[in-house]
Amino acid sequence: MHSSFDDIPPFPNNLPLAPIAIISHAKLLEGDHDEAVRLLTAAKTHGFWYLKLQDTPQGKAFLAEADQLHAVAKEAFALPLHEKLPHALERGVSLFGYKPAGTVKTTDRDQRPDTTQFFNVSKDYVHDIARDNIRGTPITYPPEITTHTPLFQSFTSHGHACGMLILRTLASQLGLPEDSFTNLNLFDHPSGDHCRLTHKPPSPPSPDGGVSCPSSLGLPSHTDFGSVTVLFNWLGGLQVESHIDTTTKSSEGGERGEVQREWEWVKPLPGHAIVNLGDAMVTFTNGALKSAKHRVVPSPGPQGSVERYSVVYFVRPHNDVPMKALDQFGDASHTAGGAVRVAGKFSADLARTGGVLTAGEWMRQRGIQLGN
Ligand SMILES: O=C(O)CCC(=O)C(=O)O
Ligand SMILES: [Fe+2]
Repeated sequence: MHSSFDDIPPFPNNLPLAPIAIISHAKLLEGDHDEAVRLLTAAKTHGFWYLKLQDTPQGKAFLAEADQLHAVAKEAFALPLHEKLPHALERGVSLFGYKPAGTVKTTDRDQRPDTTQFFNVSKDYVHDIARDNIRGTPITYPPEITTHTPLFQSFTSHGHACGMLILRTLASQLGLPEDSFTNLNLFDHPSGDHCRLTHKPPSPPSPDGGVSCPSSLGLPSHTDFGSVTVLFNWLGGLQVESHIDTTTKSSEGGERGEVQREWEWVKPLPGHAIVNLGDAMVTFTNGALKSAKHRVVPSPGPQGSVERYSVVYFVRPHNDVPMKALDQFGDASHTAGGAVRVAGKFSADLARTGGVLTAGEWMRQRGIQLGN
């Protein structure tokens, strides 16, 4: 069968790759104990892993839908800007719709603006659960998106089911009732869940004659703010921040700790999705699980001359979930590394609301901060 991987230049073989695990969808579905242990380790360390989808019927269908959405993305982003802008999302009002390039908060040292456009296609919109944004304004998309509603329905159902399998497995491995996290991410409740289509233009040639210009940035470094992200991309460009703890004992017996941060490439693998956890899971587990920083840089080597698309499903807690640690993880406000460290980004609002935001408000505020 034809795949979007067939049409692109190869990923160079001399780049430092993130050493992330490959987790099998089939084994998770079977309840394989060793695979569940490996998943928990991945969720506590890198916060990123590959999910091998080609070994199950549901996984195969999900992969095929991602490929079809790759084609939909090509069509939708090819529209002239004046046909996309009427559907633009608005900071603080709407999470869903079109995001032009250059609006994401710059987080890197050299403050490079992003070159990536999005269409954020709401799960609630395609399933007719809610047709308005969190502030009551109607969500709209161009016909290049809406004519594919059955495809978006199927992709979002598979994306959510995949997220629920991961959340059930993680809850069991953490010794919690199996539905502890899935109950916070219910499919038929209004939420920030969406399918995101992204497009990044080819990178301009670099001054030394290579194809990728390092001064253009796809997406600045960020953490995702929901529960689980399931990502399909075909071209390289995604990098994850590694945390190599170089803590050494000094001769005086004390510890000289230093955490070195480096960017490692995540090479797209045919037949696999890339999965990561978002900040909501850090909050619910009071820091036990990890949401890793990542960014999109120019695609490497010959891939830099090609248009880059990705297709993403974001599982996010439904809107009325309180964003706080589960009881089993204790009071987040008194421990380092937990909810307040993440949520502390909105300390003024937290003080007003007694320290807990609903997921809907949390998503809205993160959207304001990040511009997406
Ligand atoms: O396009 C990619 O590979 C990553 C996209 C991403 O990180 C995001 O949309 O949050
Ligand atoms: Fe992301």
